[in-house]
Amino acid sequence: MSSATEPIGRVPTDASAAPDVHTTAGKLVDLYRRNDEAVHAGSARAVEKQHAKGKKTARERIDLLLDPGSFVELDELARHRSTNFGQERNRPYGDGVVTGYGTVDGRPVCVFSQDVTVFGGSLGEVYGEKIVKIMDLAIKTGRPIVGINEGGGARIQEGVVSLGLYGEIFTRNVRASGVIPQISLIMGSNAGGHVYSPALTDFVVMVDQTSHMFITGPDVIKTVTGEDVTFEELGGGRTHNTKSGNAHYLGSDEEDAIAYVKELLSYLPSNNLSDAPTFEGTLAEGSISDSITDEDKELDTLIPDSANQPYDMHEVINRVLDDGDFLEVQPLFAPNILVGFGRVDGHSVGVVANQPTQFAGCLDIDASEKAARFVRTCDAFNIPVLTFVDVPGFLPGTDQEWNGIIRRGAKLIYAYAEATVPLVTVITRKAYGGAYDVMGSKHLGADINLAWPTAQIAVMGASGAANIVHRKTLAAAASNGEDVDALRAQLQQEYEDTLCNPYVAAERGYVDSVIPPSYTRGYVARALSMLRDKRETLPPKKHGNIPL
Ligand SMILES: CC(=O)SCCNC(=O)CCNC(=O)[C@H](O)C(C)(C)COP(=O)(O)OP(=O)(O)OC[C@H]1O[C@@H](n2cnc3c(N)ncnc32)[C@H](O)[C@@H]1OP(=O)(O)O
Repeated sequence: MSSATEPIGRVPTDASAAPDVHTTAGKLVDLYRRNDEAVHAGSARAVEKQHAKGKKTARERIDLLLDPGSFVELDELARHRSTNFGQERNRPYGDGVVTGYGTVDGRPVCVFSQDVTVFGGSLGEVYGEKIVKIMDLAIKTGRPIVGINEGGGARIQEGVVSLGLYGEIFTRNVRASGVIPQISLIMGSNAGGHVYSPALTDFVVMVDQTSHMFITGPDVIKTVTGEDVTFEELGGGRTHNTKSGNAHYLGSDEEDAIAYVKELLSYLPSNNLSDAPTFEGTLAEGSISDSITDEDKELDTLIPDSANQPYDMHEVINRVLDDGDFLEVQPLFAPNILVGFGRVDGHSVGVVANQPTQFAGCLDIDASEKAARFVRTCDAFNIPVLTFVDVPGFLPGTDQEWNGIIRRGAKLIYAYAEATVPLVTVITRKAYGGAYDVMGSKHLGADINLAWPTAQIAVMGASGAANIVHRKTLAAAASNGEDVDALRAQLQQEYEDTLCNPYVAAERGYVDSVIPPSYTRGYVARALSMLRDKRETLPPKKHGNIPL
């Protein structure tokens, strides 16, 4: 067992001459030399350049990720066999990628870390074969794989062989999808083929200012379209976290990005047949009311009297999750929906929640896709989904319609309806129209649906409904010179009292219980505990056909 940055043995300082490999001592020195060469494959100048840019080396990143001393390297003496363009004169050990296995918080993982100081981190045949080998091991042994990516795409000198190896990696990404967690750290510049493997993985973590992803760089873009764009604008960490949705977290630096990955792993099982790690329960013995804390009670006053006034859904999530720990995924993308991991009574859950402070928490294309992907990730890895609903509907507009809100919003319906993990839904306020159905409703297969007394479960809000249903009455009142505003208010009130509450849904069992907000943590914990043995299977089929 070793650290990735330290050679396994020490080359004697006086061993300047070639060791006599016919002796045991000489063979050992020869091994240490080779190993030392592998560990220092990149030149000192290249390493210095990397550090000067605020980046770490491939091996330093592994050391940050894995438990100290747990790393076991594979294929460190592999070398390329290319003879094109005089490449045979430069055959560094490792071929530009460090691969192996180790542990994170005592749990086994496989890892590869691309070394930009060797051939710009570009992927050649042997480099690709090393990644394929470690992926195969991860799949066979059912352990997560973390890929640390930095490089210039296909190694140009090796031609189609590099492209072939990319294809081999992509195929494994797809085959491993839903079997083992795959996490990509994007560090430094990643171009061409280097970005598609990460895109196929479950989570992509980038670093502010120092990491980039793009298919074609600014120069090519300038030539083809005439557009001027910087590296950072085009494919920087912030761009992919806020605009494209390709990334799931923006680390402030490499340490922060790696710390996020470690935390992410703590919520995930090692594979689809095992359970996520569990921690000590947080719920007191006795009845639900016995375990209500002062923090729980704060929920009873959270919802404003005015339906148009926002509140921060984090206030709810943080009070329901153990220790208020919520690891948000994609926090900077589609902030009108929140997704992330936490624990309830010691067990992992995935949280999906509308966020009333952003676009009133409405669903749009980005929010639908963000949540759909997350629900499917949870379902693949047997993590229950806890949904908090306060949704006024889908965002109207030509932009949304023409960009495919029908097809792309349908993904969220699909994700919930195909999920077989425990689904628990809490409606805190609005659950209007089609969005009611979409957000983890009973009708899509949720197991336990709870509502607060402030819930408004209806086709639409009172003002819209009164205007449509009573259009003629209001028009007649206006032409008779009556007080239309007062009449509208009265009709809205009537609508609200009749239909805009949780009790119509509760009468039909669409909502299992209407609960005081302060009881939420207890009810959710009991529901999830009851559902722990849930077994549900879908009809046999090759695979579904989710709208893409
Ligand atoms: C399927 C596919 O992947 S097709 C796409 C093929 N790849 C590309 O088109 C990207 C080519 N590379 C680049 O555009 C740039 O190197 C970037 C943007 C990735 C990084 O830029 P910089 O940080 O400025 O690094 P720089 O360009 O100096 O490259 C560093 C070294 O890596 C080498 N290198 C970079 N990319 C490659 C590559 N794809 N193949 C072989 N060598 C490469 C460079 O020649 C350079 O070598 P040197 O130090 O011996 O001169």
